[in-house]
Amino acid sequence: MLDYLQQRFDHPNVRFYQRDQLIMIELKNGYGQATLTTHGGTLLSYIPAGGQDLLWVSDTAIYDGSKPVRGGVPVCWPWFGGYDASKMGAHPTDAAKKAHGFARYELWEVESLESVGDATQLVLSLVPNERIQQAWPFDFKLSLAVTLGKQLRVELIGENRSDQAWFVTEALHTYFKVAKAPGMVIEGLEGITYYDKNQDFAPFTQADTLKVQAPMDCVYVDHSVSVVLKDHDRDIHIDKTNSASTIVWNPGAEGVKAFADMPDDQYQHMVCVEAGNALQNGYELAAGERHTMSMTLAAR
Ligand SMILES: O=P(O)(O)OC[C@H]1O[C@H](O)[C@H](O)[C@@H](O)[C@@H]1O
Repeated sequence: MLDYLQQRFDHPNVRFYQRDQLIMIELKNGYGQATLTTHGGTLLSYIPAGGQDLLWVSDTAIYDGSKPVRGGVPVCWPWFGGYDASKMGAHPTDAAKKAHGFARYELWEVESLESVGDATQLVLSLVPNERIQQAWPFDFKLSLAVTLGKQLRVELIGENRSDQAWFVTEALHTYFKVAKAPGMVIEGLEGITYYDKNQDFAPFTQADTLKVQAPMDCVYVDHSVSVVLKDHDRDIHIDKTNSASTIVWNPGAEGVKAFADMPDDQYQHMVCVEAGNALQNGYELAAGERHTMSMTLAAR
């Protein structure tokens, strides 16, 4: 496979290599470097030129393809969180209804690789296979377009190729690498309603500027604007389009123990701030329609 990809997608700014069982794709140009794997269509690293990685990946992440890599930007689609039969429709084999959908468990195809001006763009895509159809019988195409330019742009494009409408919730489940997560300020969520998963999704309003709690697991709804993570020596800007929810998650000192692929101390150095459409921000995608959600990352 590696030889095939290197020949088929020969590009001066791109290198394909293998890590354990996974195919890795490294984009590198004057703006920086980004690394993805076809496993789950997951972006694992983004290092702006002259800067540090914005993304956190666990030191004990698994690279054998048996589960998503813990870290980076897992793609949660076509459902975020638990499978909601009342919205998605009940189907036979529940075992297939894993949290956060099936996309992050599947092998994606390399669709295209090109220069866009002096930026470099990679498109990965996923279409149904037998395993997916057991979980979810609809025809679709899901694409992830990643453009390494002045900023890093990530677009998630869902296409309904079936003859009926279906309901989608989703997230770009980004793990940010930060100096110290507990107490770190995140600007841009002031006054927004959120549902606290750790309190049975009880609703609250973010009265003042958020200081990250460890643990926390909150879905901010009707929130379509940017946020800024005030990391120790940099500001991480997250701009987004077609995303009405922002999820903030940190497992905390106790919760982290439940994750075999996450060392106990590492909750201190990561926070997930996820651009998505969750809970009541989910939407119906009509037959033949497409929906594009995007996230743009920059460190200043
Ligand atoms: O362990 P995972 O399935 O990757 O989920 C990790 C976390 O993802 C999201 O942020 C959810 O809001 C959390 O409730 C969940 O624990």
